[in-house]
Amino acid sequence: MPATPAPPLVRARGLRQQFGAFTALDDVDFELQDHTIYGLLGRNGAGKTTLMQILTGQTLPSSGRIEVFGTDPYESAAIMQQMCFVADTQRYPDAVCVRHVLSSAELLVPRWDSDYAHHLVERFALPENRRVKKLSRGMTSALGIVVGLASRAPLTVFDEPYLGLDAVARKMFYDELIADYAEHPRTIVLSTHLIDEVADLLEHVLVLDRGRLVLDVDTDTARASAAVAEGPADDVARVVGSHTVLHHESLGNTVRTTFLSGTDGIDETGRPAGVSIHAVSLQDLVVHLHVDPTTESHARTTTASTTQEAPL
Ligand SMILES: Nc1ncnc2c1ncn2[C@@H]1O[C@H](COP(=O)(O)OP(=O)(O)OP(=O)(O)O)[C@@H](O)[C@H]1O
Repeated sequence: MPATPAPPLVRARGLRQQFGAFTALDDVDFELQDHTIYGLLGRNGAGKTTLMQILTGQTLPSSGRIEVFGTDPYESAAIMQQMCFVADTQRYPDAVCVRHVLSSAELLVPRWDSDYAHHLVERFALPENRRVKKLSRGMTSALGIVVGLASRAPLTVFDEPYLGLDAVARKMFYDELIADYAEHPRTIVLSTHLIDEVADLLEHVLVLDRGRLVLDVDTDTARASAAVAEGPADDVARVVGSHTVLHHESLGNTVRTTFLSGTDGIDETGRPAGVSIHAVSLQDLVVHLHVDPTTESHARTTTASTTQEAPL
């Protein structure tokens, strides 16, 4: 008998969020599995924070259904014990110092690792006795990262966790995240605009575009599903053939076309010598999947083909 697959940690069906007449999330279906790092990607206003607020039980969707650990997360104390949400807008009372945040977490967070928290505080050079409201923007983000990582919550959600963090501190975050995840696997959702910077961390990507989920696929498949062909226009057109074009640009005598190549890759037989084909970066793929309102019909075609031709 084949083993029954484990139920997903999160299952969402037909999620819709209306703000008056505005639709922030539109019929979103997705699942999150245990022990996976997800990237939640999309342009400003795509609906990422709205989705994370529903996922973490802070907001009820206008319609649709979401289950986290098999139950409705909305204002559920039991579910809160199993998750940690690090928001870019986290606020603390005026008198609270860094050390108060750590000591409260020690009391309140079930899997809190105090030694690890202090290790992170040292790495990020956070002054324990300084009031949180006096921390710099980057230090405030670092404190959120400390809380998010040391909580070791089975479902950890980071919403743009590194606003203001410099490149060295961001690298530290990525290194700590991957090392701690290897020792303590859990499900992590990371919303970010720095896609190429985190691409190697992500096992699966969810891309929202104007409230719709346009990509839900493992990262390797996403990367393999599209390619860039560069060279003389006629030759590139021959290579691209009937594949769906995501983006096309002219560079003097040559053109560069990003297209959905399908997971089987490109048949390179007879490829003109002047044409180079290379992999698309995750960031470029996400950028080109964006539905441009000024070219709505083309973009919708792209999105529709995305689900049919390639598992994008
Ligand atoms: N309470 C609200 N009332 C009205 N509109 C809202 C509300 N919350 C969010 N929106 C709108 O819903 C859309 C999605 O917002 P959301 O914050 O989820 O986007 P996002 O993908 O997180 O964006 P960013 O990357 O800029 O943080 C935006 O157009 C936003 O203005």
